[in-house]
Amino acid sequence: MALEGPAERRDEGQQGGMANGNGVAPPPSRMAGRPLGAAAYSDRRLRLNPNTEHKPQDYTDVRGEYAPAVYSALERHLPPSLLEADRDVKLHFMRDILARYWPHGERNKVHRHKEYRQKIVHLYKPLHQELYSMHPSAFFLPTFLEAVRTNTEESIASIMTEPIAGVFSFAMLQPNFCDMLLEEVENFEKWVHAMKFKIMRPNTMNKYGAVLDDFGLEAMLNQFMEEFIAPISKVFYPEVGGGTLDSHHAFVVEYGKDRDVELGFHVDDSEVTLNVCLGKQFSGGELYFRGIRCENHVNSETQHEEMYDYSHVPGRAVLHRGRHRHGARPTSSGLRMNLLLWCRSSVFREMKKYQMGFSSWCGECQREKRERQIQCVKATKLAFLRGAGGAMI
Ligand SMILES: O=C(O)CCC(=O)C(=O)O
Ligand SMILES: [Fe+2]
Repeated sequence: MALEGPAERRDEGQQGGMANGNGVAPPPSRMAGRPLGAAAYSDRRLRLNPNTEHKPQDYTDVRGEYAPAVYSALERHLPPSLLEADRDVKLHFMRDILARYWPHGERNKVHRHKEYRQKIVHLYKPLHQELYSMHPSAFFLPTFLEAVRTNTEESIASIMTEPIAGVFSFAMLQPNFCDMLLEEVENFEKWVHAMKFKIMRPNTMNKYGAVLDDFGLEAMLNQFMEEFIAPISKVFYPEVGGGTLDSHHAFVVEYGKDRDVELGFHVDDSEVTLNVCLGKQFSGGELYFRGIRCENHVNSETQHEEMYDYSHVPGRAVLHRGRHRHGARPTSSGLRMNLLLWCRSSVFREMKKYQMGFSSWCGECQREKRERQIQCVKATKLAFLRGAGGAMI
């Protein structure tokens, strides 16, 4: 089937990657202007594992865009030859590294986004204060809570269906929680409108919807991910960092008349995506899946057995890898709002940079690998037969 390649869906306020455990030195241009002495440290590679015996110096007086704790943590990764150097030398060295991994333009963007959030959190009055901290029994259905709290592969699998490899579906949220979240989003949007604020949309492909992390729900949703999604993704998606999720991007999308209509074919900027329908009443809006692909194969053909369409049901969740190609069909009537939690693993992203060869989770890598094995067996057989034939002559 000929398909136009999926878009890489990204959120607007995202940050670039940072520490590089495999030791990339800061670029030479940034080494200029450092205090005398730093040049003497010829081995400028960071250590992959922190030196836990080393006691970092105190950086609490250091002002700037990084918290002092970042320097204390990074000091433990410094090359051994630098550990006992002057604090200023170390500080310059670490600043070079951080600047290398977080360029100026990116830093400005993050800074503006931080200001935007601070302004909102300062001025916005929540409608349902109870949403802003975690209340598991008010948020989740008892079946879901029980399965996650038991926290075994069997208990988690017992509440799931897996209609196609890698896509899991399960009843998750209390109807009252869905209603309150919808009302909170509506209240926030009304407030934004009244304040004449320019709202930041969830990402590059939506004109409607809101980022939940922007108006005070970040801490609750982080706990949501850590305590209720991580135990599941650790079981089902270990090979894409499901066991090391450490950040998220949470938002609500809105489809229907006077809203977004459909969502084009794409992959998410996440390792694992949780998508839960919050309501209200609608028809259409099915989620279509078209196979899991790595960066190299994102545009490759879909195999027949990779095609699957899912119909949203309020309160019910769908969990899939971010690299599982998908899109949403037009919502033909009513209003559909869904909660999306893009869960990310910085460890997986860092390790991926050094991965070579076939990905164990990419459908096309696996297809190519099988094809290669078949060719290899054929070639071996042929060589064997030729050898045997030759011996007979
Ligand atoms: O509308 C949907 O259910 C899909 C949403 C989605 O895939 C996304 O926001 O990344
Ligand atoms: Fe998506």
